[in-house]
Amino acid sequence: MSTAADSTSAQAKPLENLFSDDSFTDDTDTDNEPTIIPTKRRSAKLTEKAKESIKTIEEEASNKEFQEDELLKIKLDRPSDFIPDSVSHIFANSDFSYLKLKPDHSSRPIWISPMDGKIFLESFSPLSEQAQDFLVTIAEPVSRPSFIHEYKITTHSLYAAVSVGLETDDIISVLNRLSKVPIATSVTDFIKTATHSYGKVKLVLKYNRYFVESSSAEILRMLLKDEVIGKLRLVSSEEKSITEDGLVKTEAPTQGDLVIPGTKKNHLNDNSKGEGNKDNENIEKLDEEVENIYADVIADAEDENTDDTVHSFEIASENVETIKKRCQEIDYPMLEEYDFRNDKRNPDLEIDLKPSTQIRPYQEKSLSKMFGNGRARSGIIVLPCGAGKTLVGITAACTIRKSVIVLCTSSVSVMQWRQQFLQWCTIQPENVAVFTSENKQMFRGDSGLVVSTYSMVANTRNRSHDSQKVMDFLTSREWGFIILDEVHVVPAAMFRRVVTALATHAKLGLTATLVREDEKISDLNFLIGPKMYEANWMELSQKGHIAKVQCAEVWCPMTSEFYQEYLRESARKRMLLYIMNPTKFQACQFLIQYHESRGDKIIVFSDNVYALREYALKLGKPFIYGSTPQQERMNILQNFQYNDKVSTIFLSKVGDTSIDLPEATCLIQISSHYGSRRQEAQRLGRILRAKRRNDEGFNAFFYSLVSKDTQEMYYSTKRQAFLVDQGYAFKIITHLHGMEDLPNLAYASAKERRELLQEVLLKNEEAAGVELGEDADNFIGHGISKRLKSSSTKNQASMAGLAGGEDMAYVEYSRGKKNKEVEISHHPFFEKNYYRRRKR
Ligand SMILES: Nc1ncnc2c1ncn2[C@@H]1O[C@H](COP(=O)(O)OP(=O)(O)OP(=O)(O)O)[C@@H](O)[C@H]1O
Repeated sequence: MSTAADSTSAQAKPLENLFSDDSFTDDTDTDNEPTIIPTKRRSAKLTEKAKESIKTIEEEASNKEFQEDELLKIKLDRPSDFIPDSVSHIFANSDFSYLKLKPDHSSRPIWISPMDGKIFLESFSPLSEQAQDFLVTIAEPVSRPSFIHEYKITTHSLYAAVSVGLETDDIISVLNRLSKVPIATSVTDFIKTATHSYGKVKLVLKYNRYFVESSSAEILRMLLKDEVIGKLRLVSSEEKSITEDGLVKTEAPTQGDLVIPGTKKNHLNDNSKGEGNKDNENIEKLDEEVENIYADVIADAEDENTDDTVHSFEIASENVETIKKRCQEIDYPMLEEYDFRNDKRNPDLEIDLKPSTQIRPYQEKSLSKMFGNGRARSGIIVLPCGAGKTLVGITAACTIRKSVIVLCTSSVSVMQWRQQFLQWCTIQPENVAVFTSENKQMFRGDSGLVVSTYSMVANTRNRSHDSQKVMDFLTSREWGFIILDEVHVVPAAMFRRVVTALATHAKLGLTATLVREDEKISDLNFLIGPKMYEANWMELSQKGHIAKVQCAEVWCPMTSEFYQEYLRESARKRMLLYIMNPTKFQACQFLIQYHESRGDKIIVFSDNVYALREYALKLGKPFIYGSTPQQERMNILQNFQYNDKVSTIFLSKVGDTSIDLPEATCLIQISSHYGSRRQEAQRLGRILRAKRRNDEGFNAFFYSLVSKDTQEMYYSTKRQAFLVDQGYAFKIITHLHGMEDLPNLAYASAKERRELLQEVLLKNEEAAGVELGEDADNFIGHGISKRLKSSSTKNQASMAGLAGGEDMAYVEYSRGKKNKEVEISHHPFFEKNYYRRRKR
């Protein structure tokens, strides 16, 4: 067994002996692109009819104002005195030379494309940290590698910005200060249009009464003129601050003396600047003048807000749903804010963070977005895997201090959440209840915590007596706060059922990968609330909160026998052939041996259960898949953690999420779920929490073994897209040096390879399927009851699945009846996201 010192020195120059320089190529190398079959070129001699139809399609495309990807599509308006120069024709519409660089442009870090609202940020600028804080609030991060980050202003991102308190003018003014050139009018127009009605109206519960609130009295007057809303307003003679038009005028909410537990500072909006003394020193050294470029504008905006007043009118609690629906119909969707400090009806929960619990700066930052005005805003927080989403949820619960319910995707997560609550905060075990198929508990006091799964709460059929009793307990009371874990995988219909069944005031969605292959992630905006914060993976890794990882794709050539069959067989059999490719097996054997000798702990992932068993049995390693009994799973995991002799385990997709193994330092992926970017990121997450992450020179390793010249290469590239956008560079390894010399190398002889091939060919197509287990993918694609019944069945692959979309299938957004009376034309954003979905 190698000692810790050995392994550290071995890691100083990672894998130096293993791969020669030429075997590592950057993934941006075009040679590494998967083979793309060229589409037919448009014939030079088109018929008139064909030309006509192409023209129509092109015209239609250019007229579409709000495209699927929400890119800004606004007419470019060059100044009338714009004089093209000698190279203008080369750039055509992309000649933006009319936007003159500001004299101090070099100290300003961003440039915004007038064409499509893309923002490019110099991440090496001293202002970059502050600029990033601002940009993640108003734009979607597209890609954040080392030097230049790309963001995109979309209608959704602006909706999120407004909901955390930014005003249209603040957004434009801060962008202008950060930008190297004046902001083009196309961009400012877009921002104005998009923020015209979002977030302007809030539904606030305070002193046990519901208020419709807005900073603009004009908007409230307009709402009161509406035939539905006007009639439902409650007029109270007790109100002292009632104005002439019957609106209540009060001071705008502020953070006041609200303190988020676990933070060093009491000031919520003082976004902590880096962790540890070293970072703080660096920040302090920042050139004051440059700092002011940002601080001036932000401070002004905040000061204005503090002096502001808000207007409101009261509505009865039984009319809340009707008014919310009506506001949605007239394009003024209501944001929900919970004034928990003024909620005297719901009893307080005795919960606080333990004095030893200290939250990290990015956790604090995300929570400051949620509680920025002293109330709890509903929305989503996005943090990398292993960055501590659980503690963010727990701290939010400790801030609100009302009854809380947590929903997760599996019963393993339920137990982890319960354990983490008890670990980090002072809640008494008798106030914590779990509701799963095995445990049906309720707390006894007036307030408490319940942890359950989405399926337990959303299930409407075949409830046992006990389960119904707990459900009645859950639905009969008011909850201050609901935490929704892994929000990106739960179908909209299920959210709807959960949200309708439980009366909750504030909703917090947590996720690491706000991506879905079906691009329906934006639905969450309407179901939970906007994205409030998204952390930068690379930044967290540089600061040691998550491990640094070397990612590599290992190309394993197919043996000639396997490739011959591959070309002949059906799609499903092909899959089995590329997974069982003997060269892939050898690469896996070699990497395991190499990393074991360095003192690493290795997890090998395979979605395919047949391959999982074959590989593990042949290599004599323990394995866990859906059918492994709970006791055996625990034994294997404990041995992996504490036994030096168990350095490698094989996991099926049951290990993709919810497995907290900080000992693991190396991952090898031999088969995966087609092109799922989410799965790739979540698997990587298993090693991001590596205990040894802060050891000097430490690197974790993530290998994807891919059979060369097969479909697997295409999926592999697709899977990596999310991580590449987060700044991870995938190296391509074409040859593992020394593999052929490995003693006991499996399938070294042609005879052994032929025997394996025969065995694979004799397997029926079912063996190519991926496993169904208690995990998020299956949670989505298949019925709840089916999932609960079967923890290990084989899945039929579909074409959607082949594209990586199957695990992300989303149930229809709304099946409610269309309101025929309301025939209003809507803002394109709402038309697309709300009305068109409803019509479908
Ligand atoms: N502020 C903190 N101080 C100390 N440890 C922390 C802190 N925040 C998180 N951790 C630790 O980091 C690890 C990862 O946390 P957690 O399981 O919540 O991550 P996650 O973001 O939910 O990951 P995943 O998406 O993979 O489930 C845990 O071991 C947790 O105890």
